[in-house]
Amino acid sequence: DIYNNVDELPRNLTFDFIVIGGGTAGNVVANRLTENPSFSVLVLEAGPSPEGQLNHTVPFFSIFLREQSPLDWNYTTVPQVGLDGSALQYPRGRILGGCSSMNRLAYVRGSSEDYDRYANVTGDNGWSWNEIQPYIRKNERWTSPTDNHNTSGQFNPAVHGFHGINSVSLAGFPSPTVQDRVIQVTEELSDEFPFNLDYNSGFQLGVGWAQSTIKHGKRSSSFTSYLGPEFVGRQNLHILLNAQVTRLLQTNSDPTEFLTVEFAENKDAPRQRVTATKEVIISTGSVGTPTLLLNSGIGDPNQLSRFGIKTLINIPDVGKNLSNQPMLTLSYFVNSTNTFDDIIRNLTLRSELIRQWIETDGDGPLGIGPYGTHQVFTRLSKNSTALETNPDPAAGPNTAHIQSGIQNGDISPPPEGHFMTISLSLNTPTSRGSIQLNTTDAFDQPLIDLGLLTTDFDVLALKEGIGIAQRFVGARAWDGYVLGPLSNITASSTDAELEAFIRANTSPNGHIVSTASMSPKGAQHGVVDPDLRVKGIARLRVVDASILPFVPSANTQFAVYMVGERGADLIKAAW
Ligand SMILES: Cc1cc2nc3c(=O)[nH]c(=O)nc-3n(C[C@H](O)[C@H](O)[C@H](O)COP(=O)(O)OP(=O)(O)OC[C@H]3O[C@@H](n4cnc5c(N)ncnc54)[C@H](O)[C@@H]3O)c2cc1C
Repeated sequence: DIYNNVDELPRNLTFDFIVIGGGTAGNVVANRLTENPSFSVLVLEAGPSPEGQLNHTVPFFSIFLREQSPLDWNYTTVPQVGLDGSALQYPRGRILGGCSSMNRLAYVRGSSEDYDRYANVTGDNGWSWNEIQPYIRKNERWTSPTDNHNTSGQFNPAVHGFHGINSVSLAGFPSPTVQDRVIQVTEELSDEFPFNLDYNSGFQLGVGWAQSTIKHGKRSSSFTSYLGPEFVGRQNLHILLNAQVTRLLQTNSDPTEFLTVEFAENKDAPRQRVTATKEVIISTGSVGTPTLLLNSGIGDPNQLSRFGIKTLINIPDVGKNLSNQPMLTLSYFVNSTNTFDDIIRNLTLRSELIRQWIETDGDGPLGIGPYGTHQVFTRLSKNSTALETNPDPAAGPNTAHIQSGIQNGDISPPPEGHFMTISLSLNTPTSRGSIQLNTTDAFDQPLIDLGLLTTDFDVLALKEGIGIAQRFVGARAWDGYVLGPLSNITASSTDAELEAFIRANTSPNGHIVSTASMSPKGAQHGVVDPDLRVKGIARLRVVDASILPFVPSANTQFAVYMVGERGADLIKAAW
């Protein structure tokens, strides 16, 4: 059952497992644990349900989910020294499904080397690409695109799952002018931009057709899939909404047991308590997880003592090593009106398309994600200054440094003109940031320092990324279509101009990881062991994006679903 407030939660229930955070990973864990009818599970989620929220259902409207909203945590970062001191808005879903209910839907796994590196740095081969294959299949349900077009030559069925839970599909509303020209680029500039039938095969380099977590023109999230109608009625699954966990409490006198969870509906509401009999699983995401651990006295004594919090478990790395990918969007004027710019600018057109989307149950241009039709994965060139002067941070020689989404429009278009946009992400950043407490009130925001562009490598790599984008749009394939850049970046820009442009225009991806990182069992660094148990605490695990020691060369939802699936298996095996 789903309960909206604590008064609805039956008092006579006991719970084997408490999952804190009904987000991307949390709902996977809740679903998989309740497959066993003898396990009872309580999920505590700070936010409400996305049921009936159009912006959270219509894929194209994900572009509007960066705005402040009661369904968002509405974070603001600390001033970013690498971005000329700007403090940035940093959206995260405060809603059932978490960020999977509000992200941009791109389904990108990364390279096999990303996962083999997780195995190497944790000493647990279970995180390697080969070993996670069953979890890919359990998660993924490959789905036809909305328009049912012939998809042969657009993906490789051999590397996909067809019987999992979360839908993945190709874009169902084609934009042929752009698509055809992208394919021409792969032929014309095949050395740098070769066609890749499926960038989710483990070998990601090249240009491939975009895959998204969309089911028949609607968002597929951990809420719509793992808590779908066939699961949510399970007698042993209980989900309490509007319940923000404020801290974990030691159970009885055993200092290594934190089975009691304190929560409240809002800052002023009375604190409630509930105790698990087997385990507590923290799935509150890369910002929420370190915040909750620190508020519970689990962290760096130096930091905790500043707030008068007694250190119960000394784990210095809680909230440290934060990694996030910086992103730049480059827009180009195009000689066409067949772009999505007008959907954003013209309310009459938008209303007409909403009507079409409702009447056809998901058809039309609103049923695709804004990332459009193709993704491009590129390594920095062999004579790259960034690589000559720094160690290569990629997980291996087949892992992309730069990911470029080719969009048939600008998501914040100026009042006039039509555009093609390249959203350029540095997938292998070396800058690291942190999450720290700001006050002792769990309802106050923590200090979020994304550390963006604080290393030379990251700035040099983005400069070279701009070069990659310029070469892509410079192909003859775009003759007569791309008219020129919207920004003042041109082939003749100086290094100093490029750097100033980058620092003024970079924004963070939502792909924050590593704030409760995995490390080998017994290691002094890191926060959780490879079986996701918090170091030194027997019955407390973290299962979410925060445990990934490096960001994969990808958007992160796939990796998080995989962590949820494997995490649930590890818990089931233990009990
Ligand atoms: C704007 C945006 C766009 C993105 N686009 C993409 C994309 O296109 N493709 C992609 O692959 N990835 C994308 N991502 C990243 C991806 O969605 C996330 O990496 C992933 O969903 C994180 O999953 P999680 O389980 O770690 O955390 P979340 O999904 O954030 O789940 C955490 C849950 O815990 C709840 N919670 C937090 N604190 C508490 C507390 N104290 N008590 C109770 N509940 C709490 C939250 O409300 C939330 O529901 C995007 C992210 C954002 C923000």
